[in-house]
Amino acid sequence: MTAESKPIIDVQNVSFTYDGASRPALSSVGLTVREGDFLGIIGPSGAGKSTLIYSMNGIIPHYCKGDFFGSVLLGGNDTFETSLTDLSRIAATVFQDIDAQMVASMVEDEILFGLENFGVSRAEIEPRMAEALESVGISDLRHRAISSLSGGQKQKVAVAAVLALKPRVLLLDEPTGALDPASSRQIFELLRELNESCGITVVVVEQKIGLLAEFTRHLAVLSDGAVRYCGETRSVLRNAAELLAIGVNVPRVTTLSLLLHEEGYAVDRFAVNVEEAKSLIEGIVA
Ligand SMILES: Nc1ncnc2c1ncn2[C@@H]1O[C@H](COP(=O)(O)OP(=O)(O)OP(=O)(O)O)[C@@H](O)[C@H]1O
Repeated sequence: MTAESKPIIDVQNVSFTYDGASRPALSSVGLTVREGDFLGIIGPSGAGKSTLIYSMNGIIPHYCKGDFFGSVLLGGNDTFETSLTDLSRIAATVFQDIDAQMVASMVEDEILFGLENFGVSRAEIEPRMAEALESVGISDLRHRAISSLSGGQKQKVAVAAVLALKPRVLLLDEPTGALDPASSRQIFELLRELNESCGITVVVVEQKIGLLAEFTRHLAVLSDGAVRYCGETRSVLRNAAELLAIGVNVPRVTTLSLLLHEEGYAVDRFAVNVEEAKSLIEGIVA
């Protein structure tokens, strides 16, 4: 993504309070996601991460009821004035609870469901289905029952089902929540591939800071319904002490870099992954 890329999601001064709630879930949130970006969202439980995703895809204000202020533009369309159907043609969402999101019992039918709902022609269904399965690397699972799949495989089916709809934006709410480290990494490698090779804008809520540090280009930190930090992932992570204070972990290698810097060692670049920490320490030792 370059600074010149067009905004594809523009959250402008959004506040939202769910019906019946005593305090806002989002307070004056402003955030711009540019076309082609790979943005991570992190924050403690209850910070408003899912609510922000619902504001981006139009579930708020169309489906979740409450007091909504501000505006969100998705692909240039004001979500308040645009139908959920039209919004879902631009941004597809993989929700936190994928079991609840799945509507079919077979992988093939799960993907077919969305395509038919979108009115995709018979002739186009087969190539789209094959392409979506292929791009996620699960062509071999096409005729499997969803109940027989592992957590990681189910996540991939959920991603394939939304990719078949050819969205410009992919929104994911904790896609690795139920996955082991290896499967979690595979999901992020897939997201990187979709972002870099297919140009899909990716916005992902994730708690595993190591994955965010390694894979995302930008990072937004939410706390108490407000955006505390937003910027390039590396520069956001430099605020290690402040992030820890609001309940957000930073990679241990980043904390180590900061400590070395405080101790007076020449640290010109803070490490965000083990490889970078290794070369940093090799540099110091040399
Ligand atoms: N349907 C709802 N009705 C009322 N309050 C809600 C509703 N959904 C969420 N909230 C409240 O809104 C606030 C933000 O919730 P949200 O689910 O967006 O946070 P989150 O950062 O995604 O949390 P988690 O990491 O636990 O999923 C919380 O205080 C939550 O209790």
